[in-house]
Amino acid sequence: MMNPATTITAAANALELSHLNFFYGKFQGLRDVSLNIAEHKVTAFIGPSGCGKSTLLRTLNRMYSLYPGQRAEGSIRFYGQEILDPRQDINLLRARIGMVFQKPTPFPMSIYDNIAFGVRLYETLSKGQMDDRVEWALSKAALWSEVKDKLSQSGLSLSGGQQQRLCIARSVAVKPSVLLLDEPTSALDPLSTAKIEELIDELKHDYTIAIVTHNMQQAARCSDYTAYMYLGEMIEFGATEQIFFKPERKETEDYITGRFG
Ligand SMILES: Nc1ncnc2c1ncn2[C@@H]1O[C@H](COP(=O)(O)OP(=O)(O)OP(=O)(O)O)[C@@H](O)[C@H]1O
Repeated sequence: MMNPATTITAAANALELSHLNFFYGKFQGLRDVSLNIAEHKVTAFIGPSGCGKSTLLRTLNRMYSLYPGQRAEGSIRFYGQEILDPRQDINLLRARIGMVFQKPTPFPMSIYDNIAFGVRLYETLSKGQMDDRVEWALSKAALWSEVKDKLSQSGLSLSGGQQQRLCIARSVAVKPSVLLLDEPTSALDPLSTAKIEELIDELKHDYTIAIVTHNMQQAARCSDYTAYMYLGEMIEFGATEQIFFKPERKETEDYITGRFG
């Protein structure tokens, strides 16, 4: 299949993927994917189950490096720096490119420590500075007013939607440049989902966001750019409006309109 047009004019690209292939042992999960992720925009990845959306997201912060037998080939440049370079400092990379998973995964510790834990790995702050950082991160994640009087309670005592915002706050707290969101609302009710979507809209002023979603309305509502993937290939990539209202490829149109399958 031909490679889609991948150059979208943006003020700057946070990430530039070029001829990216990914392998789970012998199985190829991504095939020759090239696209740019624009700075301070939301880029959504859509496509049927198993098409490689999560695989793609997991290559962007080398999450896969934790697993033997998984490898990527090609190039991913993060503000010009090659992420796939074996000399890349992985811990530093994960601080710069944070990730939030489908299921909320708070640490079994207090709300305060959920935020402070990650910060302590990278910075030495005084108690006052840490208090400020915790408040700042929880405010960014639109959670501060709900938890400010119970910071010493367990993160696990929060509702699912609050837990997911806590996880977003935890990522934001280390001041990353990119946030990767892997189906962040699929375990949440509609109200919590709406809150997270509002939050994504706010966060993109300060962060570059890549989101995997099964929910097409969500992609249409909250992203600036959308990539449609199928069987490990990038079928079409463009401005979200174009992908949803004027897709160039028939495969994209069939998926968007529900004729897929
Ligand atoms: N750990 C693994 N080992 C082997 N194959 C894997 C592994 N994880 C994923 N795959 C395969 O890679 C392909 C892409 O999977 P991936 O999870 O990226 O898809 P997805 O588009 O995110 O799917 P979903 O929407 O169902 O989450 C699938 O064929 C899947 O079976």
